[in-house]
Amino acid sequence: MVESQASVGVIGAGLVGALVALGLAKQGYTVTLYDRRSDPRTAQETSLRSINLAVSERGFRALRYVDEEMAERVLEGIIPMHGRMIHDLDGNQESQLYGLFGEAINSIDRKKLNQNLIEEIERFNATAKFKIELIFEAKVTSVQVNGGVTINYVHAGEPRRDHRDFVVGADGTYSVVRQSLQKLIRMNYSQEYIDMCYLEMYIPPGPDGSFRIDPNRLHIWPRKTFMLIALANQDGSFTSTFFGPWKLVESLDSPKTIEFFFKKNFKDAIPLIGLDKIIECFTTYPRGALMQLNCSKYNFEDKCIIIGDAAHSMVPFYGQGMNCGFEDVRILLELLEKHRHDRHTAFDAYSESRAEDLKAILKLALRNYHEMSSDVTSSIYLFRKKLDGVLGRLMPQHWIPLYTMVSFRSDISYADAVRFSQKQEQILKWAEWGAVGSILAGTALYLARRSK
Ligand SMILES: NC(=O)C1=CN([C@@H]2O[C@H](COP(=O)(O)OP(=O)(O)OC[C@H]3O[C@@H](n4cnc5c(N)ncnc54)[C@H](OP(=O)(O)O)[C@@H]3O)[C@@H](O)[C@H]2O)C=CC1
Ligand SMILES: Nc1ccccc1C(=O)C[C@H](N)C(=O)O
Repeated sequence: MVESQASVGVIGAGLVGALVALGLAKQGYTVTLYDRRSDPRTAQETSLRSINLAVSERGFRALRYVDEEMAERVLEGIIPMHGRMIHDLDGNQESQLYGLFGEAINSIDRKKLNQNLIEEIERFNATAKFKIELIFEAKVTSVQVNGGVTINYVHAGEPRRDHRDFVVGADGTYSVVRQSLQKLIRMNYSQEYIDMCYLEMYIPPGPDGSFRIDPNRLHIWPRKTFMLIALANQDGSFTSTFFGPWKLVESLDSPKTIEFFFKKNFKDAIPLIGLDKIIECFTTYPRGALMQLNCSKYNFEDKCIIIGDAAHSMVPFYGQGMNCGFEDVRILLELLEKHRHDRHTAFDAYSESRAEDLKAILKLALRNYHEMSSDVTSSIYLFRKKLDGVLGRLMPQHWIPLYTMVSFRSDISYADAVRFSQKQEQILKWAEWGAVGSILAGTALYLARRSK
């Protein structure tokens, strides 16, 4: 618990901002949460660009760290996905499991989870002495460090300023807090758009509200340079997302070309989505860009720190964006506790320890596109995965597949996961060469014997 009631402005009431606001308030800080959007519980907007989230162990652990019961409530209704379901060109489906021991990642709607977290803030406020102040429709324009921090924002058309002891920037990819921080510290910063665009499509439930494909799988139509995926929603529907290079999507500019493209590549998805809807989506829906952004360090003394997408935006292909953002929250809260709320020491320790992990997961996320869109159909990949799985089951203490470390083991950091997996990959390669060598030697011996 904080001894003196230090005040904090959390900028951004997305998933990460809402969770860190709750966590800090529970530690005894006086929290004000600002967001430029209107209250997600009452907002009417239905985004046509929201890729479904897959919550896994790192996300669970952070939610539980803030509050065990809250974690159960906010995650109610998540849909476990035990593996991928690969759809080939002929519409045949093949399941590939994620875990070795029945583990699953879990499909969840971002808007619903965000609403649930804001409701948890209200629940907290109902009994708390120091309530979390929520200010929606507040667009923060800058933060300035002085004795404390001044938060400049526009609310109901009026410029306003609040003073707080410190600020946590959880204001997403285009973070204003990060921009202000860049003027205060020597921040390394990189941002890169990848040549990939995404489009959201909707698979409605069956007539009786049933799922029309297996809800407990993440469906993938892998076509190498482009792919379609689908994740289940609670109401029997699926959110489906098409990923492909910009040029390809721009070339699909008439109903005829779209129909031809879908019939050739995603025959079995047409009856699920509906041809008219597919055409409507490609011709009228907004197209999303994908970029990755990394920076370090993340804090200025004890006054300002950035977390979540504000500090690291990654492409969605590992399903780790939210899990990693939630892990930021847990690590930050743990460090504050460990250093008895000496914020300067805790924030510096956070910046020091987090950079390597974030760099690792950004790279993994990018690499996973190739795995999802292409590798999953390669026999070499499938053979290695089998071998990886056999070793993981035989020696669970010593051999852990990379996917398991990233998605199901929050006690292994992202950077360590990469390090361990590189060693394991090397061993797998030796094993493969060993196997190839034995086959060649056996064949040579056989031929030599026959020719005698
Ligand atoms: N599935 C998807 O399509 C998306 C998924 N996510 C997931 O959520 C995870 C966590 O994201 P998180 O770090 O919480 O970031 P988010 O982008 O989800 O949340 C940031 C919040 O801050 C608001 N904001 C931005 N700038 C300002 C400002 N100047 N003043 C006040 N409010 C501001 C944003 O509004 P606004 O949104 O209007 O900018 C948004 O509500 C991501 O890693 C990703 O996995 C995030 C975004 C999209
Ligand atoms: N949620 C997502 C959204 C978009 C793209 C991928 C995902 C995933 O979760 C992928 C999963 N981790 C996989 O490796 O199959």
